[in-house]
Amino acid sequence: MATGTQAMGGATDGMGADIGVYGLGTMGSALALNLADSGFTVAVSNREAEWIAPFLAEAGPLAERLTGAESLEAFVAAIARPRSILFMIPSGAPVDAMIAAIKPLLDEGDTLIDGGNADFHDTRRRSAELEGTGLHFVGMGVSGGEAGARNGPSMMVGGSDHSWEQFQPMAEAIAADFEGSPCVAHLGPDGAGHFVKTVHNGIEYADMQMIAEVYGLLRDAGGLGAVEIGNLFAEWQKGPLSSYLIEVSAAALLSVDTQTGTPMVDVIRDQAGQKGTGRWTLIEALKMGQSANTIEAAVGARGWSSEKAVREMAEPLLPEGVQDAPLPEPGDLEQALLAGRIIGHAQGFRILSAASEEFEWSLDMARISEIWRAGCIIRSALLDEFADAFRGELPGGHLILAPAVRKRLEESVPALRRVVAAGALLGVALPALSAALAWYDTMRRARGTANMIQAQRDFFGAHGFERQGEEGKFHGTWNPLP
Ligand SMILES: NC(=O)C1=CN([C@@H]2O[C@H](COP(=O)(O)OP(=O)(O)OC[C@H]3O[C@@H](n4cnc5c(N)ncnc54)[C@H](OP(=O)(O)O)[C@@H]3O)[C@@H](O)[C@H]2O)C=CC1
Ligand SMILES: O=C(CO)[C@H](O)[C@H](O)COP(=O)(O)O
Repeated sequence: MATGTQAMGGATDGMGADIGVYGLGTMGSALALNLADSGFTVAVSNREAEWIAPFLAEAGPLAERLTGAESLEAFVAAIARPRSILFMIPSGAPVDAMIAAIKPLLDEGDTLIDGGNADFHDTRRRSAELEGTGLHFVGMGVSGGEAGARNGPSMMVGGSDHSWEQFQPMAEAIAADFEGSPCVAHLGPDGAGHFVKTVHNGIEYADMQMIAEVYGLLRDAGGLGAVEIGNLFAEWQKGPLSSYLIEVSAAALLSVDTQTGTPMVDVIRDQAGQKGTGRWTLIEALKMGQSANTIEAAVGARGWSSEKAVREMAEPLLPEGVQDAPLPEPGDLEQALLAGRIIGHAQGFRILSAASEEFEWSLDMARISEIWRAGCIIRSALLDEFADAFRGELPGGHLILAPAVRKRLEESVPALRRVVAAGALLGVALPALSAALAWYDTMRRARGTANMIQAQRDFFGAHGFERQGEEGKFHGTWNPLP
């Protein structure tokens, strides 16, 4: 932390800034500029204080509304009371350390906002720790990457009503706008906002994976190049698949590496990074007895991708064993992706429903769909339909049973079947698309196969089972093993 005490810039002289932003990395800088652009005065600070002056210099005319502070004391002093302070720093220990450092400098009624991708358990703990101190803690998920943060992100807020009242005008001013509705909402107390952001990222993982699977099918079984696939994705962007992720994927496929003159994607090593939110989604889902197998497939596939050395060793050793099958038509691939996307979202919303019940958050699924319609990474044409579905007739509360969603599935699942079958025959792995189909086929069948699981459990472990149409626990009359 910087030791200097002087403030740079005079935007807040005498009155104090509307808000403080701590952490001038990718997201913090962009949010601070967005706030200033929206007419708010902003105090800014950063752990390595040498980044503050260049930030202010690059802010151009917006610097008039920005005050740089090299020390934490100067930063806090530059903000009007009751203070709103936004941290945009890595989650985990850095946030705890910052809270500990800033707490003695704050006054009753001040609000700390963690806008990073935090584990919602940490957010609940921090909220509980600050309760009774007069300070407020907000856990806010921010989506949209750097461009979203600068021009209008989607924000998922968890915290007290007091802190929301304080922050709401600023949040609504900087949020993405969908037909006049700001893409930000106060979703519940403590960890609600960060949990919703975590599941947002889980859905993001599944959607990205399914797009990558279709790319793989076209590349490895179809022999298509990046440009051809990019052009196809660009076409799909005009239809029901229209979304930021399809748009980004098309643009990425059509980008050229200046070093080699070849498509960018062809020079990138096939190993995916991950920072944890996809995995957190799964862990929480499993703890609540849920399974989001499209998200599991996506997290697992990133794990498999990191086993590059094993895959290189295996390729010449493990026979392909593939069978001839036609490459699915582009229309089938488009519809398969649509079905997969619907199912990935449906699984995400089921996790949100389970958490809402478990933590008594009363999450509003329609509102969540609405704030995901613009600004965030998973924004897509479908989210408006989902918002309508959640506001309309929804048997059992399940998205896939809403009339409009059922119709979409009826139209798209046959293509998903053909694509998954082709992938299996052609030897191209489609883990998330196959998972989506498996879940759909499981959920649409009233009598499943768990009777067989129960029979095995009772046979070897006397675990007991329930009989159809009868109350109580029973044991089977099992034949002895030969
Ligand atoms: N990038 C993205 O697309 C998105 C990121 N997020 C989340 O936003 C948060 C910030 O991410 P991003 O802006 O991308 O990250 P960057 O790496 O660009 O910036 C990190 C910032 O945090 C500061 N920082 C790092 N370690 C500490 C510490 N121990 N104590 C205090 N400050 C510290 C850095 O200061 P210094 O300059 O001194 O190193 C820098 O200002 C993360 O939680 C991330 O998960 C959320 C949505 C999207
Ligand atoms: O929150 C985000 C987008 O919504 C961030 O970009 C996040 O880093 C994405 O997760 P990962 O790095 O694990 O792919």
